Amino acid sequence: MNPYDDSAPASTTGLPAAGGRIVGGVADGEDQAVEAALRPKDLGEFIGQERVREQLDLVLRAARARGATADHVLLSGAPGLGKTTLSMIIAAEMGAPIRITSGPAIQHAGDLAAILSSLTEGEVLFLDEIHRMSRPAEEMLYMAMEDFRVDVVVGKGPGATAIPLELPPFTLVGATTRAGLLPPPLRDRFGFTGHMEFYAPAELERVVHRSARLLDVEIAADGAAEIAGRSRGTPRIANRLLRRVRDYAQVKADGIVTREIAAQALEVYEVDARGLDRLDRAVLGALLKLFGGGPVGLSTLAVAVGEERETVEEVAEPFLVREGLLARTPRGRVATPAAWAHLGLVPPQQGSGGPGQSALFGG
Ligand SMILES: Nc1ncnc2c1ncn2[C@@H]1O[C@H](COP(=O)(O)OP(=O)(O)OP(=O)(O)O)[C@@H](O)[C@H]1O
Repeated sequence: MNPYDDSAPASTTGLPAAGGRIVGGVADGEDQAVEAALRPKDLGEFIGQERVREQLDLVLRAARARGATADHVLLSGAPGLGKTTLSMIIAAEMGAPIRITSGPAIQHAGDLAAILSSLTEGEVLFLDEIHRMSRPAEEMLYMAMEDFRVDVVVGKGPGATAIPLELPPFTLVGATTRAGLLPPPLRDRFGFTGHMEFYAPAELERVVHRSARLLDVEIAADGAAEIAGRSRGTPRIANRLLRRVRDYAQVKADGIVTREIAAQALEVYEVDARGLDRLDRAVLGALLKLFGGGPVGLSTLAVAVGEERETVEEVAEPFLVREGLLARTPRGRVATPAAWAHLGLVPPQQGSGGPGQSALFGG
């Protein structure tokens, strides 16, 4: 089976299309189906993110003690780090129902007014990708968050009138991959902002053990460590890799996930020991083998791997930069010594000519 085989369009080289990556942070159809079963249900069960957890615990306890609705909460961080999970935990801890929607689903202020006016007292409204809401909806949200009131405009042109509508107190939980994209007036209306960090390997090991227990998968400590090490700091990826390793263990072995089985399985899916997939390695390989480690322009690098500029820049590079394998410099992309070591290659001698002259290939 091709692990990248999904509805996303194939790239020209047959490299994985961005949408179908086994190491992608964004949820795919299968993730959505299983994630509900794997979500921690309360703060105690939520692994890692110590600081956010502790701060949130205080916010929620204090609100409960006052018998009040919790302050609005903004959660920022990469996809798959647990923002949706935390919003559900907030609702559960407050004993409140939750309504889930997203910025792109709210294109008109009227869409938002309809949701807000149907909330019950204390309800949690989870607004994913809040930075992608339309401007008029965003402006309506300011007043709703601050005064629990909206003005619904009826009619058009000079005859239009604004009818004020009282809302029950509610808690907005906004999630965004980039808090910096939010306009300051919106950001300022949140009482609490939690920044979700990538998870440490030891935390991901705990995520893998917990999910294995829930999925009834027998796993050795070193098997969980192997999966955690390849999960790019992201619980969603850890859970996805665990499912693929489980399949492999069932078909090729006795069903028990050991380090050896996990490593063999993830080799089949082309996820290496550090969590790089075929696209990442193609980019790194081209940078090292064709351009002597750079500097080389982004466009040139993209052509060399047969990918769109945006795919290289937005899909492959962030993780390579985070891992300290690639640097973006004003003169172009440059491989670090760790990149040479990771691909088992030897950097060319300084001043030896050859492929090291890649600065010529501007992009
Ligand atoms: N701290 C955690 N402990 C255990 N499991 C976690 C944790 N965080 C996330 N997960 C698991 O990872 C999966 C993805 O989490 P979630 O959907 O909350 O991520 P997200 O940040 O909301 O992603 P997106 O931005 O794509 O919506 C869930 O199935 C959840 O079980």
